[in-house]
Amino acid sequence: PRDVLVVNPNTTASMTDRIGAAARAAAAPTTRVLAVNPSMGPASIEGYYDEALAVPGLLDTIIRHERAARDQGGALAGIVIACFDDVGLDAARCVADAPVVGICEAAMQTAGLLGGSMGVVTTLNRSVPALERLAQRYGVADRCTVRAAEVPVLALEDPASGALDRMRAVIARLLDEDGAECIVLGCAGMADLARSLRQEFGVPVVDGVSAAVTLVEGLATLGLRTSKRGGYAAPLPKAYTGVLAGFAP
Ligand SMILES: O=C(O)C[C@H]1NC(=O)NC1=O
Repeated sequence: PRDVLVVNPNTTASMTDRIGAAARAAAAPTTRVLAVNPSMGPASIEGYYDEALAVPGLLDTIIRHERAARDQGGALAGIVIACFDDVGLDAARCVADAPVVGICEAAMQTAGLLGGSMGVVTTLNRSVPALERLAQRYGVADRCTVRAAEVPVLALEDPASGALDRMRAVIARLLDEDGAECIVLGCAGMADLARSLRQEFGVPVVDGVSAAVTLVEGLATLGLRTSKRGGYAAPLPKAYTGVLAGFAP
């Protein structure tokens, strides 16, 4: 079997469990999904400040699990960053041996194969600019609309929160007003809603967790890993002080 590490960069274990279930539903039978989260960092990632403070815990989690795999004579086949802000994606690609896929990049590229335009439904309005920047980076900005349901990330943990109804209203707007031809779920915590929303709206609904697991399995199958020339070169030896002392390569 191949081991794929799926990291929820926030510290909410119940969300990690739901992300892991979605990842396992998408993974090949020969893939073992390890769904984990750091113990250090924000309980949820809602905007740029949380993004920054999630990165050290994310990187520490990746470093520890790759080291553990090596110590057991093996190696991770791939790593998924299960946060729709793709937090720490570039830094993770510098430090990881295994290929790293973020759920936003995976979802947007997958949606781009399915429709001329896509509509992203995310949680809070404060997260929208970050996702619009990612759409620019991933080359889909000219055919991507991002709208927020204005629900906190952790409201997705509570079926009674009304989050799903607010998401439904945003999806209807994305389809009817913005001309979206497919829908992207703009939060890892929405992963378990893809199937029901697909049936309800009759359009492709892309969950980034499933897309990222599938893509990273594909990289493993092709035997392809991150290029270590240039931007993703391994970190250079240097001092890291204070709470980051353990991050010295
Ligand atoms: O900002 C968001 O809604 C997305 C992002 N936040 C988080 O804690 N997990 C996520 O996928």
